[in-house]
Amino acid sequence: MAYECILTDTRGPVGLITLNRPDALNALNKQLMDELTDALMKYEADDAIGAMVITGSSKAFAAGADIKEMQPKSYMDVYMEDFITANWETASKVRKPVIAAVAGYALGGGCELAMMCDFILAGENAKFGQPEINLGVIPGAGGTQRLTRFVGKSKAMEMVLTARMMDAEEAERSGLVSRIVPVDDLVEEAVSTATKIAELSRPSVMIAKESVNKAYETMLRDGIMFERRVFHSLFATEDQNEGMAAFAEKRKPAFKNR
Ligand SMILES: CCCCCCCCCCCCC[C@H](O)CC(=O)SCCNC(=O)CCNC(=O)[C@H](O)C(C)(C)COP(=O)(O)OP(=O)(O)OC[C@H]1O[C@@H](n2cnc3c(N)ncnc32)[C@H](O)[C@@H]1OP(=O)(O)O
Repeated sequence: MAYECILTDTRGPVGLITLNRPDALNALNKQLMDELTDALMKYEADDAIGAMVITGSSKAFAAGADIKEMQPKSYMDVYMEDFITANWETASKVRKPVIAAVAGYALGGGCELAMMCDFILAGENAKFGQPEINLGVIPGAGGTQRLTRFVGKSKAMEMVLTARMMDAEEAERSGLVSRIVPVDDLVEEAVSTATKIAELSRPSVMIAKESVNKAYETMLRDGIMFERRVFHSLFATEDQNEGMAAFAEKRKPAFKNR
């Protein structure tokens, strides 16, 4: 698939995807979402890739779904097309870690896409928001659900009801982002972090991602039991034995991803 709305680049074991519609602040139109889904699934299937980074070109991560593309749509259009779900169902099958490197605007679907990633590194100039209320709609790709779980009801409710943005400092303070990085270093820091993850044992990385995500889907007792069982399961891997032997022998582990 030739890409027109994204750029892709392989940096060692990391797949780097750049949302690239700078004239529209990387607004997420159908073509971009189809291309992004295709690129994620290709990196997911590529054994040489252990982690991915999504970032945006120019002065935004993504300023939301493409309003001009959505404007003419009717209820039956979005319902029959299953707008958003079709893309998201595919993308949510990605089991390798995906880091969002956010500089500039991450609004609406842009914030929702960043929150779908496993964690967010924010440039100092990042601005997050769910301004859909200004358009007579509400967030439609998880914004009311993930934002509330990530930053708490009061802040999420205010942002969704008033379209207020939150800057990088507030986003870090609220737990929306993992940490703030100088904007000029953001992509390289994200690729470096993804490289560290990609060099670890892949079964443990993928199971760790699954286990952390389970925390949002289960009661504490069930989540702890899930974590216990998958912790036990890793003792069936050669990598567990290699990882612990390497520590004892004071050397770097040579993981075999099995
Ligand atoms: C993993 C693979 C699949 C994943 C699928 C899931 C991903 C989610 C995708 C779908 C989500 C749908 C549900 C979602 O909740 C709905 C929305 O996102 S609605 C949109 C929400 N966003 C906004 O309301 C922000 C709109 N933009 C602005 O408010 C301003 O542009 C700004 C960001 C404050 C910046 O202002 P300025 O600096 O003044 O810049 P301009 O306004 O002049 O913009 C420059 C240029 O860009 C165009 N543009 C900006 N935002 C959008 C947009 N969202 N859609 C379309 N075009 C946009 C703007 O029109 C200008 O263009 P020009 O007029 O110069 O041609």
